[in-house]
Amino acid sequence: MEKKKIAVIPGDGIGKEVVPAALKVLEVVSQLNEDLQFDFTEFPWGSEFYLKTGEMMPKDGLETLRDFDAVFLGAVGDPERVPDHISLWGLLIQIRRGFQQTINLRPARYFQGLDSPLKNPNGFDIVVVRENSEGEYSDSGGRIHHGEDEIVIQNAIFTRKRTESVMRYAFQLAEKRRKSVTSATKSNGLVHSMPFWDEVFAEVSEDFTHINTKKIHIDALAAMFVTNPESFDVVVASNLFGDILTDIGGAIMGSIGMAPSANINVTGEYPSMFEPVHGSAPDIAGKNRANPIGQIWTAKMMLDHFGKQALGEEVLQAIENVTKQGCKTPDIGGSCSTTEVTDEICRNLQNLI
Ligand SMILES: NC(=O)C1=CN([C@@H]2O[C@H](COP(=O)(O)OP(=O)(O)OC[C@H]3O[C@@H](n4cnc5c(N)ncnc54)[C@H](O)[C@@H]3O)[C@@H](O)[C@H]2O)C=CC1
Ligand SMILES: CC(=O)C(=O)O
Ligand SMILES: [K+]
Ligand SMILES: [Mn+2]
Repeated sequence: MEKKKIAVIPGDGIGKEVVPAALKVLEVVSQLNEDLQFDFTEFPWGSEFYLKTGEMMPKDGLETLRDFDAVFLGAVGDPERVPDHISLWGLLIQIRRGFQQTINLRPARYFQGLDSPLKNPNGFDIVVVRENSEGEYSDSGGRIHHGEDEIVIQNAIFTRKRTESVMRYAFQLAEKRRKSVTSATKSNGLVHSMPFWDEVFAEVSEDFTHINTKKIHIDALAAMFVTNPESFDVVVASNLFGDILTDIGGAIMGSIGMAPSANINVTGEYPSMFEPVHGSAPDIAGKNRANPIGQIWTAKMMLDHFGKQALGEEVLQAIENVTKQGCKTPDIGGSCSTTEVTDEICRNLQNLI
């Protein structure tokens, strides 16, 4: 029997609703599979915690999390009460960086029963591999002077090591899929970082001559996610470009509430972290109307990470059965609540396994 120790951080807003939903699904998975058990430990970290203590998580937070097999997170952000750069950098980005979760995997695929806003969704199936530790998200820079003399510098940092690593990861993933990698670039506008990005992409692709490659400027690529998403398999992108593309990935599935993600520590030295793409959605928090599918699919990615791909497939099948049968939250055109959708997915899973 395997027991996985999971650190659970619901965080803020709808994180507190969709995380319990996904844990319910994982409970069903473990009830039906006695050889896989979970030991969940919940941490009340986030904006509420910040307002009480002045910190998003305790100083020794990373040490506490280090012994777990994975971190399962909802979302952070309470923009009315805590500035977003504090909430994000005080928790999420600290974990991503402290645990060297250098790769962020974000799939987007067509589901039966979803009203994609696309006229012709045509069964797209994309994985965006996002660099997750540097790039445009950097604290290098600063502000000096005031008033009309004020100067602001925000540097983007690209290291050869991390750039090469995210690209290799993308190519290796493409080998197991449809053997195509598209690189998101912008070497016509960003004259240092993106020509470098293109060079590394060309170098790495030489080790994978059996994989088809394309490089597309991010503006055109963003448009193509809308006009023909079925033309993409694996897409590799810098931190910011990947962030933007994957909200579009969510949108073409019908809602960002569908979209999952995995922050991977490639070496296994630290735990990886699993969280949906969406944020805390303050506009709908506390109303039992948040779509739990992004978080439940995120749990599926955690099962994959534990080597339980077959179980993960069952979870995905249960999700699709439920969307097909029409039990959906309002963001994807239904009238079911968070808890109703979750219970339906659990019921379906019980019949599948
Ligand atoms: N990784 C994280 O924890 C992230 C945190 N944030 C934070 O979340 C807060 C809100 O940010 P926003 O830019 O509004 O992004 P958001 O993703 O929270 O919400 C954008 C829109 O999508 C909707 N939405 C999001 N998730 C949904 C779900 N599961 N079901 C139904 N509808 C859903 C929201 O209602 C809203 O209209 C901010 O504090 C921001 O910094 C934003 C993005 C990622
Ligand atoms: C912060 C953010 O928007 C993301 O990780 O997707
Ligand atoms: K999130
Ligand atoms: Mn984002």
